[in-house]
Amino acid sequence: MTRPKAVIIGPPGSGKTTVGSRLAERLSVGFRDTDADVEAVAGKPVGEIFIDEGEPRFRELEHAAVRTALAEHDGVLALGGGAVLDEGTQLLLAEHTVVYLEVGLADAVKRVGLASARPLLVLNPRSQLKRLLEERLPVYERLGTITVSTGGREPDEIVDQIVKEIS
Ligand SMILES: Nc1ncnc2c1ncn2[C@@H]1O[C@H](COP(=O)(O)OP(=O)(O)O)[C@@H](O)[C@H]1O
Ligand SMILES: O=C(O)C1=C[C@@H](OP(=O)(O)O)[C@@H](O)[C@H](O)C1
Ligand SMILES: [Mg+2]
Repeated sequence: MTRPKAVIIGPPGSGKTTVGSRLAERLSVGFRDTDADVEAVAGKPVGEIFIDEGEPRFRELEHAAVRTALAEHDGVLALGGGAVLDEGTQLLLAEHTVVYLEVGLADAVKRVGLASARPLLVLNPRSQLKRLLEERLPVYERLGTITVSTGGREPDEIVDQIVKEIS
């Protein structure tokens, strides 16, 4: 059965896209990111989907993108930070190698920056991230089969640890 070598979850700014693509390079496999898949289906960036069609529609497209990618991608798959809130997605992830990238509030704020391309963080990134971390941490912790700290660590060092733990 085709399945991803690793599925990367974690909050915005934890480094899912960055670390996931480097991990794929290191393993010589393909990289896929469900945000990019959703953008390809919708024909517009995530920010515009939120504005034109609303968050519930984005979440529908995201769940479909996750389901498809889990079934057909055999490389590294990064999810969007909020994908794990969907109960159907939580059930699907139970069968996979799921890498949870941990990040603290201060690092996440620094990394997403002030001019965020992330629609949920446009108004007040720090307070939005704080709320989002409080709500989601238990879900990330429960779904991650491997948990990796990212604070004060370079992406390549994080990749080293993931490679060791999944092989
Ligand atoms: N370990 C790290 N240390 C410092 N900066 C990082 C780290 N991982 C990612 N970044 C930076 O943080 C920002 C967000 O990373 P990204 O991979 O888009 O996160 P996510 O996909 O989890 O939202 C990018 O500018 C990226 O270069
Ligand atoms: O946390 C979230 O709800 C979101 C995270 C984003 O992905 P990243 O976690 O890759 O930034 C993107 O899917 C969208 O802006 C919503
Ligand atoms: Mg990302």
